[in-house]
Amino acid sequence: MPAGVILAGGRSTRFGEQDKAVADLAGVPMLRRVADRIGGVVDELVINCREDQRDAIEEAVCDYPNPTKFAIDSDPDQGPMAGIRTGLAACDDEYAFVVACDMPFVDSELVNYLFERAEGHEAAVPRLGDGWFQTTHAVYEPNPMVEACDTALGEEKRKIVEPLFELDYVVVEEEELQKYGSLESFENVNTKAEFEAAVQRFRP
Ligand SMILES: Nc1nc2c(ncn2[C@@H]2O[C@H](COP(=O)(O)OP(=O)(O)OP(=O)(O)O)[C@@H](O)[C@H]2O)c(=O)[nH]1
Ligand SMILES: [Mg+2]
Repeated sequence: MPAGVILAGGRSTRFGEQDKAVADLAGVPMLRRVADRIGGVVDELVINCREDQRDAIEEAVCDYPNPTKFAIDSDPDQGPMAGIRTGLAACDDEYAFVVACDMPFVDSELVNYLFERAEGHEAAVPRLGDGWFQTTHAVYEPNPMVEACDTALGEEKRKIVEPLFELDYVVVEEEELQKYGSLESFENVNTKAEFEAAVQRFRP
């Protein structure tokens, strides 16, 4: 089975003082919810974060059933693409599913489908009706994506789509995604209000 990479190296500025990665989402830290949702379809978990976040995140995943490793940003605050690069560089698997720590509704059926679609290519990236590529909810072949990120970062290009254009990537459109899982999978939690709304949805 492939790897899962959870991105958690952001500063959660829209969220407030606390790190949203470990915020208590109806009894479970948000990042742990993401880890639990993908646990059945990835066999190894890589967590990308800063050194100062490590202890709290480690506590959140200490009893996680699958192997877990940390990919710590050597140069923090370089944006999500740098986080993807650092996370993927720690993977030895053929493919990895990259997901943000603030996507607690991630749907493993969709993740599985993205793995299928990536087969024979270097990436499978969802695109929703709004036209945006869901690069932080996508499958990559680690080596080519790491190289493509290095190239983009070397050219001071920070947009997460930049490295994609260097790859043989498959676009998975919304209509197709809908057949295989729930589009809730792409919802991300940025503010306290969004977090509270998510808490209500997880409460029984
Ligand atoms: N390694 C790394 N990851 C990042 C960085 N910025 C954002 N991310 C991650 O990328 C994902 C999407 O980012 P955002 O939703 O903007 O999260 P954020 O930056 O923590 O929150 P805001 O400060 O409110 O923008 C999250 O999983 C973040 O943890 C960064 O500079 N480095
Ligand atoms: Mg941000």
